[in-house]
Amino acid sequence: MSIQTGGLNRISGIPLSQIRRPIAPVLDHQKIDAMVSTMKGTPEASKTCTKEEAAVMNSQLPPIDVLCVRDQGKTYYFGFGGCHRFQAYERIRDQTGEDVEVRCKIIPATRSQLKLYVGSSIDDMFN
Ligand SMILES: Nc1ncnc2c1ncn2[C@@H]1O[C@H](COP(=O)(O)OP(=O)(O)OP(=O)(O)O)[C@@H](O)[C@H]1O
Repeated sequence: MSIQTGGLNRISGIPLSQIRRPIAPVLDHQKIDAMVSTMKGTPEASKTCTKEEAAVMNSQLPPIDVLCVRDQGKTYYFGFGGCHRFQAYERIRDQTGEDVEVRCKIIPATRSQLKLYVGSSIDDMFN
């Protein structure tokens, strides 16, 4: 759990299409395969999770921390971690052809807090 997630944040389903991911991930494709299997109800072992642990997850992946920032009356969602879980959701989306709901832990944040992650790119974040 990060410093920001201790406390009052809530778990919600946010459509994958609404979550911005400004930082490009480095990926382990076997881990993503195992996560997709979990979501399809046929868990397999991965480096970060045994088959038994995945089965206990009951077809769900742990929620991904997502920053929620309000700007000029609109709500924006940003994911910085969870890169393998996002890829697993993308695979399901590509296989079904439909947007998918991502289990997220919503962390309310301000524009200046977002700037700590993206620096001078902050002005590009709300296009
Ligand atoms: N096959 C799986 N099925 C279910 N849960 C899994 C599976 N593999 C990993 N997990 C769980 O998913 C969570 C995130 O795993 P991990 O950190 O490896 O990936 P990530 O989504 O890239 O996240 P981050 O970028 O924050 O590291 C962990 O709680 C882990 O136990």
